[in-house]
Amino acid sequence: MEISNFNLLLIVSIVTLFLIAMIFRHRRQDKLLNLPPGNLGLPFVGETLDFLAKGWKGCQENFIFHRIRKYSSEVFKTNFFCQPVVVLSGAAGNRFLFSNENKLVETWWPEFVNKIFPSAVESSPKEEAKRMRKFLPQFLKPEALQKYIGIMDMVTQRHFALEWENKAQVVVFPLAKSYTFELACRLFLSIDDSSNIARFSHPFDHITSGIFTIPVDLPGTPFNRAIKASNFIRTELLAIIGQRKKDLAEGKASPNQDILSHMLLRYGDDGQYMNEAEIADKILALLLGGHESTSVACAFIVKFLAELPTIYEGVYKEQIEISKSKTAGELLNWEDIQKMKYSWNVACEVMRLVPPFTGNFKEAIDDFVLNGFSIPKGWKLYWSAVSTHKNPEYFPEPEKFDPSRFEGKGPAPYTFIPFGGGPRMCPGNEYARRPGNSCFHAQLGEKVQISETDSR
Ligand code: HEM
Repeated sequence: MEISNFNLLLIVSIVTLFLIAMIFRHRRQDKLLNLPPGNLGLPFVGETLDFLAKGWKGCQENFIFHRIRKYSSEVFKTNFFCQPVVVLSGAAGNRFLFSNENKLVETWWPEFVNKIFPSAVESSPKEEAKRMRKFLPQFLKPEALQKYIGIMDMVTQRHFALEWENKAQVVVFPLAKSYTFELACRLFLSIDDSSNIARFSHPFDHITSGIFTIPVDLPGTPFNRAIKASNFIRTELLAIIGQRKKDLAEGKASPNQDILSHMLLRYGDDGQYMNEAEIADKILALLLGGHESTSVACAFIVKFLAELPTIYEGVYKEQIEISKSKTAGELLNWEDIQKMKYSWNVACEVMRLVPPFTGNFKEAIDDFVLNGFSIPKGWKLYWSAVSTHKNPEYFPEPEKFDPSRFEGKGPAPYTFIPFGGGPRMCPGNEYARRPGNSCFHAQLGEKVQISETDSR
C-alpha cells in the first residue's frame, strides 16, 4: 500500500514538474520571439474544448471577442487540437491571410480530418486542390451555371411539391439537406433516382457530425462512424464511376453531361488522367462541399423569413413580379435569377449572421512577422468569418437583420467572407447562389411559421 502511495506521489511530482517546465518553456519562447499575446491553455487539449463548446452553442464569436478584449489585440494565440494557433479577426487579418496564400501561408486541415478523407494519391493537399480546381470552372463559373438553372428549378419545384405542400408542419433542416443533396447528385453525377440518392445521403450526416467532434477513433464514436461512412461512400462512388466509364465507352453517356464525365475524360496540366480512386475522393469532397453549407444557408433563410414578416413581404413581392413575367409552367432562367436582387441581399444577410462555414485554418509555411508579432513556421492560423461579420465597426448593430447592408457597394473588402477569400476561396460560391434563389421562388405562397423546436 505504502509503495503504491509512493508511486502515486512520484507520478504526480513528475507530471507537475513536466507541466511547470512546459509553461516556463513557452514563456521563454514568447519573450524571445515576441509571439502574439494569448494562452496556450492546458497541455495537449489547449483551449479546444472551449472553442468547440462555443461553436456547438452557435456563439463561436464569443470565444474570440472575449480574448480580443482580454489581450487588447485582434491577433492572439491559443491552442486547438494540440497545435499552437494564431487567431485573426478583422479585415486586415483576413486580407493578410487571403493575399498570402502559397507565399507565407497555406490552407490547412487538422490531421484528424485527413483520417476521414484519406487521399488516394501521394501529392500535397496544395497540389490536389490545384488539380480539383482545374476541373471545376467549366461547371461552376456563372456562364456554365446558366444551363443548369432550369434543372435546378425543376428539382426545387418537385421537392416543394413532395415535401412541403399540404403539410401542416415540416422540419426544415433535414429537408434542406435532402434538397441540396439531390441537386448535387443530379448536377455532378446525373443521378436522378431517389432510392439511389437515399442510399448514400445518410452517411454524409455521419461525416459532418464526425468533423465537428472530438477525434477519438473507437467503435461507436461519431469520429469512427465518420471514417466508416466516408469509406462506404467512396466504395459506392467507385461503382458509379466504373459504370459511367462503361456507359461512355458504349456511347450511352455524354462527355459533357456532368462533372463526373468531365473528370474521366480530361487530363490535368501534368498530362495525366485522374485515376478512379482520385476521382472518387474529389467527388466526395464536392458532394460534401456542394450540399452541406448550402443546406445550412437555405434552412436559416427559411428561419429568418418565418420570423421577420417585413423581410418576407419584400422577398414575396420580388418573386411575384418575376412569376408574373412567366408563362404557366415556364422554368426560371438566368435573367430571372439576376432580377432577384432583394432576395439575394436577404441570403447574404443570413450568411453574415450565420455563416455556414465559421472560419478555417492556414499553416505558416515560413517564419514571418504580423502586426509586429513573430509567427513561427509550422504554426497554424485561423481566420474567422463569424467574428468578422459581427464586428460593429464593419456592421453597425451587428445583431440586427438588415439586408440593405448589401445595397450599393455593399460591405467593405474582406469584411464579408462567408466563402473565404484569395486563391482558395470557395469555388462553389456562384453555384450556391442558385439553389438559394430557386428556393425563394418555389416557396411562393408557402407562408412559413416557425415552431420553437425548429429554431437554433
Ligand atoms: C452557402 C454555400 C457555401 C459556403 C458558405 C461555402 C463556404 C466555403 C468556404 C468558407 C470554404 C473554404 C475557403 C478557404 O479555406 O479559404 C469552401 C471551400 C470549398 N467549397 Fe464551398 N461553400 C458553399 C458552397 C459550396 C458549393 C455549392 C460547392 C460545390 C459545388 C463548394 C465547394 C467547395 C470546395 C471544393 C472547397 C475547397 C476549395 C479548396 O480547397 O481549394 N462549396 N467553401
